[in-house]
Amino acid sequence: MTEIFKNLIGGEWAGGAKASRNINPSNTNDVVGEYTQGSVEDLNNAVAAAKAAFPAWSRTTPQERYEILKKASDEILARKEDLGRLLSREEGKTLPEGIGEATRAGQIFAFFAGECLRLAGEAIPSVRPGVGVEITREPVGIIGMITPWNFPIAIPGWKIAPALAYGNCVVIKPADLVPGSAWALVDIIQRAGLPKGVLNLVMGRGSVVGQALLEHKDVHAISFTGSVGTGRKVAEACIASNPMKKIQLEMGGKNPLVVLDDADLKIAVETAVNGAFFSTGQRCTASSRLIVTEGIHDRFVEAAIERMKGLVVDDALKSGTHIGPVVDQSQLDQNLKYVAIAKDEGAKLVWGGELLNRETPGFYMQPALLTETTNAMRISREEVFGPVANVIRAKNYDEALAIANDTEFGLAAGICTTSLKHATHFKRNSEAGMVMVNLPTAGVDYHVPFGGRKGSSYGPREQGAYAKEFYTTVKTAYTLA
Ligand SMILES: NC(=O)C1=CN([C@@H]2O[C@H](COP(=O)(O)OP(=O)(O)OC[C@H]3O[C@@H](n4cnc5c(N)ncnc54)[C@H](OP(=O)(O)O)[C@@H]3O)[C@@H](O)[C@H]2O)C=CC1
Ligand SMILES: O=C(O)CCC(=O)C(=O)O
Repeated sequence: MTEIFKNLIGGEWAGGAKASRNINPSNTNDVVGEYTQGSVEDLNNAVAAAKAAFPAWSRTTPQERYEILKKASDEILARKEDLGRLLSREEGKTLPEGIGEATRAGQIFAFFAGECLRLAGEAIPSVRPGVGVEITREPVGIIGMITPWNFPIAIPGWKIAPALAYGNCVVIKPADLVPGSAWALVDIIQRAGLPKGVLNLVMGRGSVVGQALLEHKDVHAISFTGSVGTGRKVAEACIASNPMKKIQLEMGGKNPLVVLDDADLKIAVETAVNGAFFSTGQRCTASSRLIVTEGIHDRFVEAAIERMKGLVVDDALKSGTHIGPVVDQSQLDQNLKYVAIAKDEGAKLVWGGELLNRETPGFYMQPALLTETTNAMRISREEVFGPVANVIRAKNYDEALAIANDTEFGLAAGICTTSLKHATHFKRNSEAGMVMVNLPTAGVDYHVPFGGRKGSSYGPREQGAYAKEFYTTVKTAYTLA
């Protein structure tokens, strides 16, 4: 009989009446496990447990919280190989990518263990004589988290770690498609010595468990990562609730990579191929729009195709695989649909875009490169979220920058150039939250702020010390001396 992985509610592993099968996208005959499908009642119990745990947890010392986060970090890092294998098996990114993501989760917990000890306030003189002013940060309360399938351990990690570090209690609903890595992470943190009820996991559907989390009156804040459409629903529900909830939304991207005539061709191709296709292009930071100036355009396209020919698309767990499968049938259908739409609009498919057969039944697709595209086409404006990139020709740097900024998104942007002048100008004038020079738009550091502008993000930044803007609330206290 397959093991059923249960929800964690009030420190107890509790099974719901229903479970769903977590399927390996590299081999759909392989069932990773059965995971409980939570109900609204489970969610309500989890929030009640978090509420009961909050008074004591919010008063723990920084040392107590440090020790739990550090212990969790140690176990994640010690088990990065098996956590990475689980991640690759359920989500489809390659094993080195899976191990890399598990390592990143461990490093995030180590960073926020340190942040427990670094939280500080300010004492400043009042404008009135004999009065002192103190500015301190307090935990927000109960944080609801809704996470997507594409970074199944890092995203839960970079939400849970700061929440706990700053004294909050948590109820997390991971993506229904890929709950295994979040389950393993929660298990590790709980065993690191967390008091019962501080961290609760309720797996299940967004429309059921997620919606109930958004509507629960005892939840103070929601941190969400996922699509723009769902993000908007999250925002509306949080503003409609009484009291209103604090929100942090990380959503889509249509990230440009500008390649200038003076770029080092080898660096530009490697940067583009990595940013566009690694992790099967399933990154909100993926370089899906390649904006290339005229003098290098044809050489760039030719070299990119040559590089793509060498990419091995296969089972995520096989050694030598560069690109794993797409996460599921519906994402695969979406990728193929966008390739067809682009061709209908006049784009030329110069490499890939077809389904691939491998030893095992899986969602394999050859990464696709489209040329002769304009920034007005749907392929340039809508997030595909797969191994699909299009090349847009630009006359010069000024036109390339204008195209890069002409999007409703603003998560990441990159430029490949050997010109300090253009690199500096791009860093200052790109309308994105994260800007890269001669580096892929995807694959960021874990200790600095992550987030975007325009339609990509809403609310305070995630990660690094800036995470405290969301996970703490500021208090100003006045004292007559
Ligand atoms: N920017 C980013 O980092 C990401 C962007 N995306 C984009 O989103 C698209 C779809 O991916 P998907 O994961 O389905 O994204 P969704 O936005 O649909 O899902 C993200 C999370 O929100 C939950 N959710 C869905 N509906 C609701 C609701 N009504 N109330 C509360 N929670 C809800 C989902 O639950 P459930 O598990 O039931 O689906 C999941 O946990 C991708 O193709 C891509 O374009 C996806 C992942 C990450
Ligand atoms: O590019 C990265 O390192 C992170 C990407 C990410 O968070 C996402 O795709 O959701």
